[in-house]
Amino acid sequence: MSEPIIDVRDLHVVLGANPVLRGVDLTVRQGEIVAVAGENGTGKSTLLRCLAGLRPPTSGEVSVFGTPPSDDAAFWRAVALVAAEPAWYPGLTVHEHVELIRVTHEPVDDAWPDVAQVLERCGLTERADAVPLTLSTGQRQRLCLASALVRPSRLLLLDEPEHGLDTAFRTRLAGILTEYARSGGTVVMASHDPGLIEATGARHTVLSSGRLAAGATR
Ligand SMILES: Nc1ncnc2c1ncn2[C@@H]1O[C@H](COP(=O)(O)OP(=O)(O)OP(=O)(O)O)[C@@H](O)[C@H]1O
Repeated sequence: MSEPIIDVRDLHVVLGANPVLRGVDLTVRQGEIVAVAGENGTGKSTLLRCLAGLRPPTSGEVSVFGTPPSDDAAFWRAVALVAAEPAWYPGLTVHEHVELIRVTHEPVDDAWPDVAQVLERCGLTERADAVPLTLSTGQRQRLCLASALVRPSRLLLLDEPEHGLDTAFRTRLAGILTEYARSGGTVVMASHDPGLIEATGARHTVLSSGRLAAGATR
């Protein structure tokens, strides 16, 4: 069996005086989609930040691609994170934001989707010439997703990717994620949407009392 993309052992994170993660174990292999559910404040974002190298463990081990995640350019070339909304550059349109990301990453091959195709997949064609701050909440979330999908990556870390999205686009997103995994990518997402989790065929886990357990299959 292949080496895991993500290997988390006995991860503890204390924030302030709050023991948020209390012995999380997680192994994720290439091509898997793993969904982390759980009530507000149980530590899903904290876990994703640990996987992204943005939050150091209090104790325990986190390995991504065989080494502790490091917040450097080489790591971020392989990892695309969709979490808190980024600061948009006010002078660039939707199309220009996505294009900027595409031109600064090496395209994998000629078959790699171009900016227009990614905007189409993310339902942003009609808003391509708008500036992000004039978009709706859901449209800005689509732009976050488009920015992650226009560039090559091996691992997608998504914190509540359903944020602001309508039902139809959540269904489309499930298809996008399934295709990403089928082509060899790996996805870990925190989500409050059982429909999205089910539609992606994700391995469903639940974070509760600082630990990760298998989620109920519906
Ligand atoms: N910098 C911090 N200092 C102290 N406590 C923090 C800090 N950041 C987060 N927390 C606490 O850690 C806990 C986990 O937060 P986290 O954002 O990881 O939860 P979550 O499961 O992603 O929640 P939600 O579903 O609401 O997004 C919460 O109780 C939160 O208040």
